[in-house]
Amino acid sequence: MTQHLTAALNRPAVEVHKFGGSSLASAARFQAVADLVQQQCGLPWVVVSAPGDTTDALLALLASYDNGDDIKPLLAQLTTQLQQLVTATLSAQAAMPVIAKLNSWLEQVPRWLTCRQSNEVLAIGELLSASLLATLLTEQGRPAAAIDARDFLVFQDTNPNWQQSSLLLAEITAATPPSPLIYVVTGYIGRNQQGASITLGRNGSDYSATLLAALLAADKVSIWTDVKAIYSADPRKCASAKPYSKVNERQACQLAALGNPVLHARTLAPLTGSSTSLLVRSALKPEETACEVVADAPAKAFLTSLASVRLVSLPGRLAVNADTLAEQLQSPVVVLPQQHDGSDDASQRWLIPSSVWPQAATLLQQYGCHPLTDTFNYYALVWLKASAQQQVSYFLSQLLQQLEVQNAYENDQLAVWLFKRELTVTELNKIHQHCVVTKPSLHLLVAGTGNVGAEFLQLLPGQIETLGNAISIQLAGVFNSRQAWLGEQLNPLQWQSELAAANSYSEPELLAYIRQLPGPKVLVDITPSRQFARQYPDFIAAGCHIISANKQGVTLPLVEYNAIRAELASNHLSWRSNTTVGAGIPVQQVVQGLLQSGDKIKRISGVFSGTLSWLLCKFDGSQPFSGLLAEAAELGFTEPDPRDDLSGIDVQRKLLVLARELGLSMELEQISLQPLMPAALAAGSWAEAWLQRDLLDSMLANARDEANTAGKLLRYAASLTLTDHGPEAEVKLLQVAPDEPLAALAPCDNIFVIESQWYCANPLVLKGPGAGKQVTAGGIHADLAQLCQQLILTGASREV
Ligand SMILES: NC(=O)C1=CN([C@@H]2O[C@H](COP(=O)(O)OP(=O)(O)OC[C@H]3O[C@@H](n4cnc5c(N)ncnc54)[C@H](O)[C@@H]3O)[C@@H](O)[C@H]2O)C=CC1
Ligand SMILES: N[C@@H](CC=O)C(=O)O
Repeated sequence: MTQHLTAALNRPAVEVHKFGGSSLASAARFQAVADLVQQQCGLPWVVVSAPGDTTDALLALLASYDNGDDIKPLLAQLTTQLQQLVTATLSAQAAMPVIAKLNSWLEQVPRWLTCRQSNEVLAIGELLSASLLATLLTEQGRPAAAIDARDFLVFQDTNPNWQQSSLLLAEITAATPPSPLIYVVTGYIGRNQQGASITLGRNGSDYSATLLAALLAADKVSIWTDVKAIYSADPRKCASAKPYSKVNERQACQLAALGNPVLHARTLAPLTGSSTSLLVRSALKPEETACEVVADAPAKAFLTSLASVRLVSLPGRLAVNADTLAEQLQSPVVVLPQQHDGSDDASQRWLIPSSVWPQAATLLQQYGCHPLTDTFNYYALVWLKASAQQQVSYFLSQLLQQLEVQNAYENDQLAVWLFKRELTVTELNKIHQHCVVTKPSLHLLVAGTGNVGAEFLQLLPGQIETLGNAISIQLAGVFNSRQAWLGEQLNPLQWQSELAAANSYSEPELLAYIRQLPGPKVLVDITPSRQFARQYPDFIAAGCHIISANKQGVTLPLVEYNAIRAELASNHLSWRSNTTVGAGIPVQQVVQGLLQSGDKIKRISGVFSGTLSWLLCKFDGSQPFSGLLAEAAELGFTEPDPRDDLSGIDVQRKLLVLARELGLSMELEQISLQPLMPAALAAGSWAEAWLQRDLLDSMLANARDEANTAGKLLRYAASLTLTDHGPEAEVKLLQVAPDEPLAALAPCDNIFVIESQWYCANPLVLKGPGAGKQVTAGGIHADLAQLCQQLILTGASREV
């Protein structure tokens, strides 16, 4: 006993590594697997599946033979394909013996088919993989031997004969030459007590690997596959599927029994009660951390589906159970939870894949059971719950009804829903959102794709990634005044081409679409449109938080502005508009911070127009003012209609935003305004006004000459002063001395001078670029990030 223990303690770690077909689909993949194997410590045992889709090709060959077709073309095609794989993987010399073996197996196919030895045919893929990988490793200086699992893996009925298999394996290892060898073992195949080849079912190589691990008392089995983890749902269909780093054994077994392709149904059985750990790892990204299947991991939520199943009703007492039938069919047999419909029904209901239904019916009859079957082929969706507390919510049941669920079965561990059609990716994602996603998520709708909107969308993928660990931001719509690209999980990288190809839309259509989106949603308004801002109440009623870069909404007449605020309050939604003043400069946040901290703001003044700041800083008389204006528009500094800047209205609006931020019930008209353009330019379109730019040029030239004569500089300034008689607000052109704070501005800078009870003798000053598409788009993202933070903290989005 002591000797045995010491031997066990001294032995190097024994690890089994299983590589599936996708990891062995090409010469490059074989090379990558050989590299991976060589990086493993000690002498790894390797179990291999057939290369790529070879098993499918062999199954097609069998089907073709059964149909009475000529198999020669298929066989010739497969022969060429596999020969090419060998020659692309190995040197010419090393390839020769492997090709010879391959040819000898393939030449026997017609005979095996005639003798109905289909498992001999199916074994060819794994035999080739083992031989090819062992030869490649040997060629690279790591001696390896291919082992045909049928030489040791013996089954009695459907169970492994442990004693015989163990003895045979010991004989093989004892017969190895003195030099250390890596063993490459065929997955998927074994033999029965009579010596005939058998196969272990789809993904059976996983099972081969754990059987081998049990025979070797291995420390670890790694299932190398094309995904890095066991996911909450199929990651190819559910963009928000979560990779789990630990999955408990019970759920892994349940998933496998449900036919989930990540693990073969019987994979875990050989490891039950052993200390061997089981890992799922990505052969494509080996640097990624593995997912471990452990006995005591907390349960997680999963969504898995079965396409085309029969619903079978059976008596309560049966001579066979579902597990036995599943083993015999090598297919999942799902026992449905009892429906609590008040009936005294003692029968049980099972789901059986339609593909094996004829065999299942025959077997059941042999057990004396004559089930009642629904003749429909259902699509089944199964939700494994993370806890008994997880129940089908009101919203989920609404969604299931919309999707015309036919039957629903639920208990504390799982829920199963039957549909008459396969669900689409979008529908699956919606259900996943309700069942699995615990990370908050937010549907994003972007209105306006001009200067700033395009920049916002350009920055969006980076932000989705940056915030992605804490919240899932899903782009659900991009629209402008002409077209709308709508849909869930839109790829922001494709917005330009998709929007260009999208249809026009009506407001009711847009609102109906938004209304049906689940969970929290945000509308980002990057339009300059007053008419659009007036629709905010409708968007809010459809469930949207609002982020505005558009100043129109925050400066609507008080009646409308207050109505929007009331609508937001009653829907528990928020409105952020930090970029409406100072673009990316966080002025409103600072003002709010001061107010919340108990300070009393007395005056806010400064230069609030980036466009006019840029123009007046640059205006040295070397070119007419209008020439500079054209340049500013080109740089994205101006409003879509530059008269919004020149008229001073843009600054007037900003001052109103700040006044309302301070809690003042002010209207735009209460702010006195001195425009920076002649009144004649106000009429007609901007194109028409542009024809009269001489008037603008001469007005600005005169103003500049006057300031020069006084030794001063021109600045377009705004101020809001809280006096004992009420607020006084004005926007006007100022002449400032070169040593005054407003003079020391870089072109485009804004400056906000905040005087308060605490910032009195020395005011608080915020300064920096106050216009431009990049800083504005960045500012909108800052608003979005803060909204996300709010959703994360309140867990609002989990309430769905
Ligand atoms: N450029 C800047 O530095 C700053 C701009 N802003 C604001 O950002 C907003 C956008 O400015 P730009 O991108 O320069 O404008 P833009 O004229 O380049 O683009 C406007 C976009 O809004 C769309 N649009 C107009 N009316 C619409 C409606 N009713 N429904 C849907 N879409 C509509 C247009 O189709 C276009 O895609 C403006 O409100 C502006 O005041 C705010 C802060 C700074
Ligand atoms: N035109 C505006 C842009 C930002 O609001 C400005 O110049 O400040």
